[in-house]
Amino acid sequence: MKLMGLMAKALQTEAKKVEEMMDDGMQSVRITYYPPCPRPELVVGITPHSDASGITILNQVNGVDGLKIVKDGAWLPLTFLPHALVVNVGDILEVLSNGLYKSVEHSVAVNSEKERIAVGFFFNPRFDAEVGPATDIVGPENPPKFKRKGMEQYVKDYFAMKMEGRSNLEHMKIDNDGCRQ
Ligand SMILES: O=C(O)CCC(=O)C(=O)O
Ligand SMILES: [Fe+2]
Repeated sequence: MKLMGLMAKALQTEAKKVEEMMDDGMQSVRITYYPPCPRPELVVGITPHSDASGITILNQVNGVDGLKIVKDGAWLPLTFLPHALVVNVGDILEVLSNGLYKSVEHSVAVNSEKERIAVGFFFNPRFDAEVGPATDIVGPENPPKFKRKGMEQYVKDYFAMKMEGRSNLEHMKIDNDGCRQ
């Protein structure tokens, strides 16, 4: 996966290793339909969450806004450029970069008049890869902030959890003693 490889390169970790880990990786698609509602404030839409993926590419098929992200601690509604794709940093990229990239918390509100359709493509490592901070960027100067686990276990744990804020990432965190928080 070229994009993940380039993002890894920016971290000065071995891009090739990251590309290999993503090669033949688990990819999934979620198509979400949001019917219009005259009282959007009463409708859940998609609850706040970060994506468990490495990266997510979002296509807002019919150009109806609704996506909000957390920026500097506050919710910020986004306006898409026509025909643009949105690329979200997911939890796995935050873990891999040992916290340098931040997975974005986001949610979606429904529109009062128009239906909204979005297609999300989630790009993940292969099942036999390990999810954890890149070994060549951690050390005494940069102690690992996240646990390591096999991708298969990561996926199982993720699906056993409620999609809520950044809870998946919190679950991966280690404190300074190396214990789970
Ligand atoms: O509808 C959207 O734009 C985003 C959907 C989303 O966050 C997801 O499927 O994880
Ligand atoms: Fe999402």
